Parts: sequence; structure tokens; C-alpha cells
Amino acid sequence: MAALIELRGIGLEVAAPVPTRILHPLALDVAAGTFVAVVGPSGAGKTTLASIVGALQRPSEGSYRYDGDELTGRGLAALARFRAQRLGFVFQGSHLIDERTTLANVELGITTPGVGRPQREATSAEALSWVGLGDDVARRRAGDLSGGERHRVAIARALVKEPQVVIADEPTAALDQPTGQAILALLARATERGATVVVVTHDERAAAMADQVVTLVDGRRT
Ligand SMILES: Nc1ncnc2c1ncn2[C@@H]1O[C@H](COP(=O)(O)OP(=O)(O)OP(=O)(O)O)[C@@H](O)[C@H]1O
Repeated sequence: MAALIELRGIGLEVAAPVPTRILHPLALDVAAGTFVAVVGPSGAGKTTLASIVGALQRPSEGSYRYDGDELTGRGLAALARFRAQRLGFVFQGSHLIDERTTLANVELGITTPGVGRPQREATSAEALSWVGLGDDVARRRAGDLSGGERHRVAIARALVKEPQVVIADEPTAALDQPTGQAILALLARATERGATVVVVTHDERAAAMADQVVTLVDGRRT
């Protein structure tokens, strides 16, 4: 079966302030429904690779085929549509809007236009239940949640539109051991609902849970 994500000779060199090679050309196949851990030392290019996979950054060379379609060469609007329709992101900081409720924060992840409020709320409450958060937390102000709860909300916000791919950059950083383990388990569970999950991590537990481990050192895949 063809891979959902197919990178060939994908690399990144930036021009300013001096020409710098961030990522040497690499190949990567990610099969649909798998859990992929991107590991390696600090500065190895993990976030750069994840941002190329997430169509947040354009590579300077190579081919990126997603579900058989070539993405390189597409305009910014087309890439934004691609991200909105197919991808969900979880960043290291949860990036919640503290003044709004938990439920309202999850609703922000719904990218389909024209979904009425009752439907948005019901879908968001369901996504919160996937990450183990109930009605009481849904009504609370996001600014009053614990760090672990905030991460769960960020994952619910990424999952609410049932994206094909979830990209998570260091989702367990700054969390205690059991909370980090729970967050990884939640991400792994998303594959059971058919999502493909790409996690950038320093966390050895994530690598142990992964179907595929991609190791980067000094911008090269080893
Ligand atoms: N646009 C850019 N311009 C210049 N340098 C960049 C750019 N993007 C990334 N870098 C540099 O490329 C290297 C790889 O960065 P990247 O954030 O991908 O590494 P990482 O493996 O995710 O590191 P960490 O584990 O510390 O988050 C770093 O040295 C970074 O400073």
C-alpha cells in the first residue's frame, strides 16, 4: 500500500543571514494510521521536519506527496486549505485562550464552515471526552486549568475535526512523568480511530510506543 506521506529528497537550506543547511535531503514514508516518533538531539532538525510535514514550512528541494498528490509548488492559500482539511497540530505550549472556556477553545479547532453552534458544542464536548475531560472542565475558564489538563484540551482541539494526521511537537515537555505518559497514550489512541500521528520528542517512551522511529542528527536522517 502506498504511504500517506511520501518525502523524497526533502531538504531545507536557508539563505539568511548566511547560507545554512538545516535539513539534508531525506526520504520518509509514513503509512496511514501509524504512530511515528521523530527523535534526535537538540538542534537536529526535528521541528523543521515536522513543520515541512505539516506544510507550515516549504522545503528548498525535493518532493512531498500526500495521498499521492504533490504538495511542493502549491501556493500559500492551497497549503492553508490542506492544513485546515487534513491536519491537526499540538504544540509544546498548549496555546489556549485563557479567557475563554475549555469548550470554546476546542471549538476553535473546527475548520468546516457553517457548522451551527449546537453541533460545534456537541462535537467539542465529544472530543473532550476522548481525552478524559468532562462537562465540569468544559465549562471552566481555560486559564484555570492545570498543565496536564491544558495539554489534553490542546489535543482535543487538534482531534475535534478528526484530522487525517496529527502533528505534535514535544507534547510531553514540561509535564510530570505520569501526565506525559497519559498524553502519549492519548496520541497513540488517536491511531485507533484511523489518524496518523507524528510526534517530535525527546521522550524515550514515545519512541518505544512508535510504529516507526525517525532519528535525526545534525540535520541528517540516520
Ligand atoms: N529558518 C531558520 N533559519 C535559520 N536557522 C534555522 C531556521 N530554522 C531552524 N534553524 C536552525 O536549525 C537547527 C534545527 O532546528 P530545529 O528546531 O528543527 O531542531 P530540533 O531538533 O527541533 O531542536 P530542539 O530539540 O532543540 O527543539 C537549529 O540549529 C535551528 O536554530
